[in-house]
Amino acid sequence: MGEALRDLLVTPAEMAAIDEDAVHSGIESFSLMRSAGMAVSAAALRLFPSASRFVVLCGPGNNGGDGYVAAAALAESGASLAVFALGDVGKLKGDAARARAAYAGEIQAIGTYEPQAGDVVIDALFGAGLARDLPDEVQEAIRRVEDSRRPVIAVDLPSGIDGRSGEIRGASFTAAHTVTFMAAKPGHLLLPGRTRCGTLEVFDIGIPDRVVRARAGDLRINTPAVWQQHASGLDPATHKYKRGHLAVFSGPQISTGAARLSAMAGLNAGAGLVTLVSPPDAIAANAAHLTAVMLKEMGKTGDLAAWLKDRRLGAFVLGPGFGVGKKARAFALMLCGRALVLDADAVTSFKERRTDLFNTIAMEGGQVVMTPHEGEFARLFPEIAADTALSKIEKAQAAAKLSHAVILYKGPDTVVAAPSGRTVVNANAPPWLATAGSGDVLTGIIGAHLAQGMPAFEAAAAAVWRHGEAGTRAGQGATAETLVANIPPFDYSATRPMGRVAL
Ligand SMILES: NC(=O)C1=CN([C@@H]2O[C@H](COP(=O)(O)OP(=O)(O)OC[C@H]3O[C@@H](n4cnc5c(N)ncnc54)[C@H](OP(=O)(O)O)[C@@H]3O)[C@@H](O)[C@H]2O)[C@@H](O)CC1
Ligand SMILES: Nc1ncnc2c1ncn2[C@@H]1O[C@H](COP(=O)(O)OP(=O)(O)O)[C@@H](O)[C@H]1O
Ligand SMILES: [K+]
Repeated sequence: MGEALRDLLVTPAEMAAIDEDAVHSGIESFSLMRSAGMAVSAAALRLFPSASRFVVLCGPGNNGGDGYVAAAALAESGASLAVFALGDVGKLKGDAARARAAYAGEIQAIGTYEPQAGDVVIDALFGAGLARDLPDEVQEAIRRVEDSRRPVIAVDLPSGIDGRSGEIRGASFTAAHTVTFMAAKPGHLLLPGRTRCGTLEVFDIGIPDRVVRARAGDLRINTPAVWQQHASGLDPATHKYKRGHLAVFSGPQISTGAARLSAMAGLNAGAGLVTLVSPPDAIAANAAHLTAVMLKEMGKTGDLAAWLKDRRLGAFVLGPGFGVGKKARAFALMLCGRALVLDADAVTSFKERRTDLFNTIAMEGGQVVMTPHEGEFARLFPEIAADTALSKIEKAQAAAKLSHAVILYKGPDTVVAAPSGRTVVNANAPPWLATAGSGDVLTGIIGAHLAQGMPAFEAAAAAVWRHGEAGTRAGQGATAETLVANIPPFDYSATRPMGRVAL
């Protein structure tokens, strides 16, 4: 994809392999630990210059090793310092033992640490190697620190956060700042991990780009770099059909608002024209509310078949407020060969009949995006949702493979996964996007992108990002209507720096 290292997401297993490759390529492993520990001590001094005391909590592995390097550097800077270790420091191995040996000060047992006013805690207990729930002794130490509200700087990850899934293994610190190395990990972006990291600093400890890229999979942070090259610039000689014709299907008379929100969002997001397709009983309600969006009456599936002969219809949105049942299934199956967003009721309608949908998508080969929130995901993919061994990323990937569609798994940490395995995790969405109708707006934006010819994965990822930006622009009191009005223009020539992500 040619994007910057800062856009990659690397799993702990991949990071361990990267570390090994770096050493095989001739880099001294201790030099990596030294860089990591020095970055931590620099962050501590930069962020908390008036700390009365730095307290470094060191674990039994290399995360602890980074802690000893940081402790030695802090001692050298003249800062007041205390070091507490988990377990027998005599049993440390390799680089961690070497780092510990280079720290000349006293080391106390972690169980004896009582937080004091003015302490700044450096959490170097566990990082990427966390393999099971934290021992009780560590959970108790975490509770004491959390109760004291002393600020915490986490080394690599707040201890207790699973770097692969973002899950909490028994307990975890809540850091003010996390320093990680070379690339962010899924646990930094997925919930609940993300809420425990504070600001995230991705520090380059000197592993060459090519070594990192060679092991990194298809996982990225959702930034414009992922989809920018597919975003259509406006050709001065364009006309409205070239900008794409989006069709949005309305529900019956008493539930028309959701589809109108999608339609308005589609228009504001750049579709050249948008048609709201309405059942006869809802025509009057829809007509009373629409101006730029066009209206078309349609009752039966036969009418849809005839209309679909118009190849200028670029993309379709089916689901918001549409109603669950046979009609939704029939319409969806007729549209699987086109560019299509299936949301809300259209997803739920296939709860007992998903094989029909998945087979038709595979056979017709359209550009299909499904946008389930957690509840809808569990309806369509119950066995995947119930598998507690899988992270949200892995769940979205499994669902995409099974359904042959791009899966946009919504939430504070929205994941977009393609059947090929390509996946992004989103990080720009403010919490006030959780407002009624917000998902309908997102669906409309995806529809606009599809209508303009973007491939399904890029259309979905770009829409999640623009939706997040719209939320930020609309501000804390955002409603679905103000989100529509705040969809930013599709011009991302200048991408935002992501080296330090404010989470
Ligand atoms: N990647 C890189 O390029 C670089 C990485 N660096 C640093 O290395 C860190 C990763 O180091 P790591 O692999 O030694 O893992 P780490 O997190 O210290 O813990 C593992 C130790 O804890 C143990 N253990 C595990 N879970 C446990 C539990 N619940 N309760 C109790 N024990 C448990 C486990 O032993 P086990 O009992 O499982 O055999 C093992 O002894 C990484 O986060 C970064 O800070 C830097 O130095 C620079 C280069
Ligand atoms: N806490 C949150 N932070 C950021 N975005 C969120 C949060 N909660 C929900 N969202 C986003 O808000 C939208 C809500 O959509 P959805 O659940 O379909 O609700 P609705 O059907 O009411 O529109 C989704 O895009 C989702 O990702
Ligand atoms: K840590």
